[in-house]
Amino acid sequence: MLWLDLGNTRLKYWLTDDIGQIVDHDAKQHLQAPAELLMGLTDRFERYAPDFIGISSVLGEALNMKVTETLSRLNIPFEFVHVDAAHPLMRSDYNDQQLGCDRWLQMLGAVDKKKRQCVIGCGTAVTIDLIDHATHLGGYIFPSIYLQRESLFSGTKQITISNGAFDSVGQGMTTQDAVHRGILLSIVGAINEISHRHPNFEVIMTGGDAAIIAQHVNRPVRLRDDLLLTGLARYFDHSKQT
Ligand SMILES: Nc1ncnc2c1ncn2[C@@H]1O[C@H](COP(=O)(O)OP(=O)(O)O)[C@@H](O)[C@H]1O
Ligand SMILES: CC(C)(COP(=O)(O)O)[C@@H](O)C(=O)NCCC(=O)O
Ligand SMILES: [K+]
Repeated sequence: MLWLDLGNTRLKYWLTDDIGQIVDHDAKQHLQAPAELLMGLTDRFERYAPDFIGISSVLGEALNMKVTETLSRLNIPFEFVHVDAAHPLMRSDYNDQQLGCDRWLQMLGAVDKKKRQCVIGCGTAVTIDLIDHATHLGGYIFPSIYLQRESLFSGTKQITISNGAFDSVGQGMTTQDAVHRGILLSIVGAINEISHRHPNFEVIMTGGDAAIIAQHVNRPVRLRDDLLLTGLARYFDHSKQT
């Protein structure tokens, strides 16, 4: 099987064998041209001759159409995931016309009907979602640390582009430190507040920036980089059974 995750910044793919083991995997920036990036990867995909392609995309209709055109040339059946708020593994009260399918799949990959869980996706946006015994209670969306920095650069005169590190939440004594520490605190502080309000929820984090953020959270965090892939596999497993 070939699994694709088209996020706002990166395209991720996983090739798995008959028993679900990952045989190849990569993540690449697509620069809003995912179809062209996929075109360059087709040789690699054809070598493994997957019998099915399952796709999660949050890139919208126009880019999904281009991806469809590119994948059609491979002569391998493929399908985009559609959010199902009444899925047997997890029900959701969120507006299912709007819920991002990566967000939903990450939850589907994590959900455990015996637990209360807080699933945090750290990609182009940071999403924080609460699940109570397999019922999605809703959540929050924040701009990532990088998007927040870009908006400060573009909305102010005296804060100019710099490439400081997001490595502390202590107060800064220079513009560069104040910017990076303030931004990191906005996300870490929100996570700490949400987990304070929901003390018996297990905190699970995934996505490109999860490790940077998790270090400063004052609760035990489970880092899981396989959540979206697990969600994709669970989704298509169920859709085949019905
Ligand atoms: N402006 C930026 N500068 C540096 N890195 C960035 C920038 N924007 C995003 N990134 C990186 O891109 C990655 C996106 O994470 P990922 O989980 O793949 O997100 P998405 O699913 O939204 O594509 C993150 O690791 C983040 O550090
Ligand atoms: C919230 C997101 C931007 C996160 O995307 P990502 O950071 O993974 O690229 C995406 O899931 C999305 O576009 N969601 C639609 C809005 C919603 O979930 O309500
Ligand atoms: K994400």
